Amino acid sequence: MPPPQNLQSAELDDDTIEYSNTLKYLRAYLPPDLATPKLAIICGSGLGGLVNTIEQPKLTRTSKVEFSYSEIPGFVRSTVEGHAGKLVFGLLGVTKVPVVCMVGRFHVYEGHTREQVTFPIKIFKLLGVEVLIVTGAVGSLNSKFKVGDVVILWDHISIPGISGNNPLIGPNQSYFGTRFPSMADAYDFELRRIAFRAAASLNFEKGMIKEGTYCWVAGPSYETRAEARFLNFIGGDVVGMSTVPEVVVARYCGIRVLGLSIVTNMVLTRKPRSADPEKDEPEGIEVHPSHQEVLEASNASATMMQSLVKTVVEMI
Ligand SMILES: O=P(O)(O)O[C@H]1O[C@H](CO)[C@@H](O)[C@H]1O
Ligand code: HPA
Repeated sequence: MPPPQNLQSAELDDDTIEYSNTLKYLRAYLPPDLATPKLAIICGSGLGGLVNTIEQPKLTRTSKVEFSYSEIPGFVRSTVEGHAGKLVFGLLGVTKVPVVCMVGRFHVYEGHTREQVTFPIKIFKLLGVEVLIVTGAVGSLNSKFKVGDVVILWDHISIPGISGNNPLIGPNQSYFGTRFPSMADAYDFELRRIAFRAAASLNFEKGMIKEGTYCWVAGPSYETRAEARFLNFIGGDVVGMSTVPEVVVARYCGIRVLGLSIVTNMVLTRKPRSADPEKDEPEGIEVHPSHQEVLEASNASATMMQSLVKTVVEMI
């Protein structure tokens, strides 16, 4: 069954009944002008400040627009530093676009299932969201990229997905989409073009906006050098532990996607120093990623990401 045109007023069927408690809960509090957001933003590690771009309307005594994940039926907890764990509704930009913002996301390495990680995306679809802007912190496999660059995603490689952990595995929920959705155009061309225009209008330093392919790994350990070489060899420019499951489910649901990643660290692809005394190799520069470094780098780019996202939304 194709998704109904107006999901807001559509009756939930057997495939979607598990989402009804969440919808009822949110709608019980949301003021009418915010109850059908057209755009959703997911804030990645250290990028929670994106929520500050959202304007919140005056509320009545019985309404609210900010929900902790722990209170929302069906949502799991966010356990990672730099992921506050709240869902915020508001208006964005001069045109006052109604948006919903996930301040912090879920990852499979936290022990959440693929369904739990992507549950919010289906809620977004049922609320009426048409465009998803997904942000995140990434390590760069591409030597032409540098820390602080923004990567406009044009494709992805889903390592868990192609090895049996695609988030769409399970009975098809035909209310949302087709059994075999195409991912050939996962990252919307028009939205990518808008992101470039937005960056130009903000006079961002030329060269700090890149295009690239995101490699999704499950984490939580960072890559070995051999893994990093492999990911680069197969076409990956950046690597991260999120984004892709959300994108796959959003595309499945017919939501257009813009993916923006911040390069927070360079990933070492060079082979380790040989311990063979006969080779007597010199010690190279060693870099070891840490979540602290990731958070510091994304915090340093947070203001720039906020203006970029805000300008993109105004241009859509
Ligand atoms: O992708 P986000 O959630 O921004 O965070 C990235 O940073 C964390 C690792 O430092 C991982 O969660 C990785 O995916
Ligand atoms: N690897 C995987 N995920 C990441 C990295 C990384 O180097 N940096 C930020 N998220």
